[in-house]
Amino acid sequence: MTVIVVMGPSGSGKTTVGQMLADRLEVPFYEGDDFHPPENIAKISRGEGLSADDRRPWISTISKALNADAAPISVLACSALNAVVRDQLCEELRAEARFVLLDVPPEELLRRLQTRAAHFAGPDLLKSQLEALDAAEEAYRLPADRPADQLATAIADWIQAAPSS
Ligand SMILES: Nc1ncnc2c1ncn2[C@@H]1O[C@H](COP(=O)(O)OP(=O)(O)O)[C@@H](O)[C@H]1O
Ligand SMILES: O=C(O)[C@H](O)[C@@H](O)[C@H](O)[C@H](O)COP(=O)(O)O
Repeated sequence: MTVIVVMGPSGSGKTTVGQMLADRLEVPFYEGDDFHPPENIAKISRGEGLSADDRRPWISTISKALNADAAPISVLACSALNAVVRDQLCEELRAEARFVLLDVPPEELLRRLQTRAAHFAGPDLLKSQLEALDAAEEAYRLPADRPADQLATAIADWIQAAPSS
């Protein structure tokens, strides 16, 4: 089993591209933001970045939901900004996690967050998101300042070209 984790900072297109990819592959899509406890949503809504202690239970909830799903492939939209989060996903998921990082220049992220329709994460979160994002060397890094359908195609091609270990 494989979970394709579409990762990146707020505004990078995880939800948009992840949903498109899941539709294309005809596999389940999981939106990481749907699993936050209310206190995390309140914090993010205030423009405050989450701490490691805030993220741990959130990632556990996501992992449990995915582990209850027997689909051979699933797509998860989850920021997974640092190695602690990615390691927790790898440890807790029964499936193999394969990370793809949507790499978008900060000025484009800001533009998207300023124009995104109602969402609890706004542009004031961006600074802490960029500070939290690490090199994510294990991820497939996709330059993502281009149309979402092209990105979904690129990820589907990557999955097919490099099957799971
Ligand atoms: N490839 C893209 N090109 C232009 N705009 C995009 C692209 N992907 C997403 N968007 C837009 O940018 C905003 C943030 O996208 P979203 O999918 O919510 O990102 P994330 O889930 O990473 O926070 C949304 O308004 C969305 O419509
Ligand atoms: O889609 C988004 O706009 C982001 O993903 C946003 O909702 C937030 O960044 C995380 O869900 C919080 O978690 P992190 O602080 O770990 O990114």
